[in-house]
Amino acid sequence: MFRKLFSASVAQSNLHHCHLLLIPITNIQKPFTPANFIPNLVTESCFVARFQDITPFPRFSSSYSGMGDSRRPLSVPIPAVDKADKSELLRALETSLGSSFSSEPLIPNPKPLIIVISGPSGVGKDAVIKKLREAREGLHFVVTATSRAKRPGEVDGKDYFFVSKGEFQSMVERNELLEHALVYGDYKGIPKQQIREFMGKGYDIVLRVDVQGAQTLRKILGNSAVFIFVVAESEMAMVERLVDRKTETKESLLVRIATAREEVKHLQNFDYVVVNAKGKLENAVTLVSSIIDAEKAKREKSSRNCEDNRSK
Ligand SMILES: Nc1ncnc2c1ncn2[C@@H]1O[C@H](COP(=O)(O)OP(=O)(O)OP(=O)(O)O)[C@@H](O)[C@H]1O
Repeated sequence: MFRKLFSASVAQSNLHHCHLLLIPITNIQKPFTPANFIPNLVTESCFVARFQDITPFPRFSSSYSGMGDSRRPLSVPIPAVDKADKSELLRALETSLGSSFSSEPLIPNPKPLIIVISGPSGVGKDAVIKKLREAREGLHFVVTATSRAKRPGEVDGKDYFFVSKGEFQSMVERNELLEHALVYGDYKGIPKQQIREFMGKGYDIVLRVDVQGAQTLRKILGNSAVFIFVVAESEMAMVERLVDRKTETKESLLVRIATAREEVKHLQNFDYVVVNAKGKLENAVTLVSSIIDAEKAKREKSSRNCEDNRSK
């Protein structure tokens, strides 16, 4: 496995700083990650960033080529900080430290994230996602294909791709779906093409799936995706929402409620739980948005994947 340090130490320097070490790892073989799912699109390699107590600096300007040891910094006077011209001070600091200051980003841009939003029927997944769509940019909400009938107000191609059972079967046969399942008598599936296309453009991806689908996606995506479980504050609140929605028959209500009782037992498979309490939809949306921000700032998830891969 190819590895290369993007950092070099300064010989004879007595400076010891906490410094960023970047290790690109290529030719990784693993079942599925956003990176290898989208070949040549997201990243060619995976960068592990961590702080280590090493000495700076990787680059040295050509002005040091005349030195006996080309890596040794010059000893130059540094002007007084309160009196010196800023650019003069910066130049003197660069010279003393042995390299110019780079304006390049210290770490690569975060890779696109896949966010899986799931939960029992009627907890408000669609309502949360609708608001999230309005609140955030840079997210692509994958439009699920479904064989179920359109509900009032739903728009084909925006809320779902409404297809016949026959059309759905054809999509399965053409291997166009990342995951699919029969949910309450209707098929639902996630088109792969949208994920490829929008991850390639740098978008974070939001997938909305039932709990059964989330379990399948966990097996496919592992820890490379963030799994959020949405719940109502109580079973009563969830049932009331389903009843008030007026989209279900009494038979369908019975199935959905019985299924929901089973589904809450699968909470441990998720990374986060968001309670969507009655009249507090905005709070739930804010929490989901904060989770996305935190996950994008936290790079251990992708680093951990890299570590996992390196050991394989
Ligand atoms: N915080 C909330 N307070 C009150 N009503 C809500 C709240 N969140 C959602 N609802 C309402 O509850 C009903 C169910 O919500 P929604 O359709 O989004 O659930 P869902 O989880 O997507 O359900 P399904 O999985 O069956 O499609 C809708 O009528 C919605 O407007």
